[in-house]
Amino acid sequence: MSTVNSSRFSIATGLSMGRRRHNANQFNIMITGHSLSGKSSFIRTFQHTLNIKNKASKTVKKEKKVESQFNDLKIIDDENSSIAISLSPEMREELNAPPEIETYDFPPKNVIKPVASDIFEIVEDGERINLRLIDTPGLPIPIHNISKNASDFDPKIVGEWCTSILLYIENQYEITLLEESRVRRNRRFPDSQVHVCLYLIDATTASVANGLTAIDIITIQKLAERVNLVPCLSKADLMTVKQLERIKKAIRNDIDEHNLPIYMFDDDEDDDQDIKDQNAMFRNMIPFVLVNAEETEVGDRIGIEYIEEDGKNILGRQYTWGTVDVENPEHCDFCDVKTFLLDTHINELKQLTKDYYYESWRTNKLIEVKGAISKPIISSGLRQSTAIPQSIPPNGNISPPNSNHSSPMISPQQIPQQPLTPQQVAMMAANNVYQPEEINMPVKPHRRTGSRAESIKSFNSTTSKQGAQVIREE
Ligand SMILES: Nc1nc2c(ncn2[C@@H]2O[C@H](COP(=O)(O)OP(=O)(O)OP(=O)(O)O)[C@@H](O)[C@H]2O)c(=O)[nH]1
Repeated sequence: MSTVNSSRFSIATGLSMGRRRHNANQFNIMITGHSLSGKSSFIRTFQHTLNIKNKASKTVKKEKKVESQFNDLKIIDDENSSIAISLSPEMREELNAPPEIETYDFPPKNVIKPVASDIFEIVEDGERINLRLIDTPGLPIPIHNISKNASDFDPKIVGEWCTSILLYIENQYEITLLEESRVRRNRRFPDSQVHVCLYLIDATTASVANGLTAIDIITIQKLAERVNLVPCLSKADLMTVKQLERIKKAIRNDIDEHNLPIYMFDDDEDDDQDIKDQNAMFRNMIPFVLVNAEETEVGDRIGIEYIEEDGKNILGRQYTWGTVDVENPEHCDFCDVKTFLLDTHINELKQLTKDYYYESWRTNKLIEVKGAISKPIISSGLRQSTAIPQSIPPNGNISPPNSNHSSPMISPQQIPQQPLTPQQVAMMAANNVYQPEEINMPVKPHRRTGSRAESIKSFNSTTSKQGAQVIREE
């Protein structure tokens, strides 16, 4: 057991945007998940482990607005955390709750938007990375919704919360799309797309639900359609080794059963054996076990207190029975998460975001717009779609396209094809709407060597670590 001897006190700083070097790798990480699961604490802990170069400003700036056409991006503000008062009607009755907590809002009114940090210029293994961390409002899971049963599920909670997160992610795609459609593109235009999203599942909630709740299942499904999503189990220090083992297994089974499209550390055909082994190791760790460093309030700020142990300052949490060292791989997976984020998988996460998630969003957008403009607008001179029936029979049955009986529908050959004028094409191209060829939906690369089910089942294979996060197949 160690003694608490805080030799160094450090405030998690919001660092000011330094000189942006255009050859540095921009990487944006979003932290999302359960309310009070330790998202902001994770960001502060993570910052403390980085080799940050732009340490020009050490003061926390509150509510600094970053110029953007689309978002109110703000510096992380510690006062901006959401607190979910989640009493079920039965509990309120039982507790004889006073009127002020009798009604509650989902999501909480105080925070409904993700907030992005400034860009940290960091150096990892000699590589310069411009890192942005995005904190998000917590997903409130009321006590009566800690259930696997979808019928217990309140769509209002997920609806508004998901909308706020997805809006942020899609806004970044929109920014890219607009930049791409400029005649003169800015080569230094910063990449603001969310390259990875850590979804924090509170270990206690997961323990009560015996895995994912119905709300988790639906939110993961929704978010993972737009971003590389990595599930993590937070506050793992509150669990015993056996409890952790049980929860991790239950979460893996839920991911498998509901076929949740999370990031799976897939192998590439030409990956060598070392890389395949490394991917398998990360795959087997899902959901990653996280513990954050303990924090202390100093005035109106929240800071991280280092713990002195054996002459070393460590980031961790201290208990009567011992100390959890956040950066000790035998205590939690913090270092492995940092490794795959900033080292081994950074390029793949960025590539997938660009080639699959952004392209899927862009294609959907294109189809939406094409759908809108393919409606008959003869008067404007736009081409009339051949796909839209000109009238629907009174019985509501639309004839199949190849049917021989005489139909009131106009055949494609009968429709005069009015070509678009060059001005119209130019206007649509400027808005990235015009695409002469067929629109093909991007296909998510299936780089995994085995099947999805095999991959997920391989979750249960043993990791080589000892200690709190050791998971063994019974
Ligand atoms: N035991 C334990 N407590 C933690 C850990 N991380 C954070 N906490 C505590 O959990 C509480 C909530 O932490 P936050 O970081 O504010 O959580 P959050 O998810 O950002 O909260 P919201 O944004 O309000 O949803 C605080 O009291 C933290 O000290 C952890 O790893 N273990």
